[in-house]
Amino acid sequence: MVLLSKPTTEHYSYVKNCMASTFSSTIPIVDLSKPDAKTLIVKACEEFGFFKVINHGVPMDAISQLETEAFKFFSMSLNEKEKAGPPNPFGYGSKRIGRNGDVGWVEYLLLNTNQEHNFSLCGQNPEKFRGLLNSYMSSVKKMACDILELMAEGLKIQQKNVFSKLLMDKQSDSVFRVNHYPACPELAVKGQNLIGFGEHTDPQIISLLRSNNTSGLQIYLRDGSWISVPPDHSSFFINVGDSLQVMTNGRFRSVRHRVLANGFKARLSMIYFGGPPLSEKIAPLPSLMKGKESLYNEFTWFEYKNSTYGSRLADNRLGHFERIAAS
Ligand SMILES: C=C1C[C@]23C[C@@]1(O)CC[C@H]2[C@@]12CC[C@H](O)[C@@](C)(C(=O)O1)[C@H]2[C@@H]3C(=O)O
Ligand SMILES: O=C(O)CCC(=O)C(=O)O
Ligand SMILES: [Fe+2]
Repeated sequence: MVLLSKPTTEHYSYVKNCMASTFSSTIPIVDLSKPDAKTLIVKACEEFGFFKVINHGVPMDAISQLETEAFKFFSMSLNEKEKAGPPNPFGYGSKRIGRNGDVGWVEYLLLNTNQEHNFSLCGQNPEKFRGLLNSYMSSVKKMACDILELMAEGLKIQQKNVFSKLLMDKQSDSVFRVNHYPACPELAVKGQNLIGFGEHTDPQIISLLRSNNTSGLQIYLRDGSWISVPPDHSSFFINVGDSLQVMTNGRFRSVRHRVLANGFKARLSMIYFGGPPLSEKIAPLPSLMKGKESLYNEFTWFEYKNSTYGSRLADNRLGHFERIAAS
């Protein structure tokens, strides 16, 4: 990454006293081909808002080819990469995340999943990259819908497509992101932890993440500790987003997560953020209320997104929409 390659890392954020442990046994693993998948998904979403998926059906060959093209894209000159346009909202970005002063040791591509991708991806074979991106996005969207249907079944909701129909909608506001975290050799020398992508929750319904075999992703547990997620290039990692937390009236929790830069190896991750149409009202599903009061004031995805994009990464964005309990 040209902009960051002469490492003056003093403008970045560091994690002090990073004591994250790697409990690979803690992270729930769901085998999508097994009949108990729906029960395990619900349990994982209640406990962590996060789980790993195996036997997902996305061919490894398509994944590897896309990863190769993505690495080629990020190895181009800054000038070439910037031809994809600035990331407001969709394009190439480096170091700056969002519009409110967050920075990270990362460069990325942000794409809208609902348009055929006509942005200028330069380099040797932009058509190939575009084709691979589009077919990968379709496969991952399908997996997201399958998982959301299993969730609905696991929650014993009659309407199986209550969540998935929001992603299937032609107006669904879903986003795709490819993050590249170059290795930061300075870190290996200093033994420090540099923030690649600062802590946050994802605002949408569900996020499906996959990365190469480089560590860095950490999730925040309810007991206040961070744990490192062991990388697994052939699996997907699923995050509950803020909107799903609201639709389940807090039964599922959106997971706080972050990425630390690696001193030795570059990390490449690809994330599909499944979001509803802008006009969709986000509110707890009546069948999940069971006589309880809603914890949130109703809002549209447009309203939440506007508020989100005016916030810093680490902010508790749902806080503005929480209902103050009547005493
Ligand atoms: C600092 C920001 C970047 C972000 C928009 C925001 O103002 C707060 C949420 C951020 C986030 C996190 C998840 C996704 O990566 C993302 C695309 C999203 O929908 O919300 C990013 C936003 C972004 O990078 O623009
Ligand atoms: O790059 C990663 O592994 C995670 C990044 C992330 O959380 C995000 O883009 O929202
Ligand atoms: Fe995220």
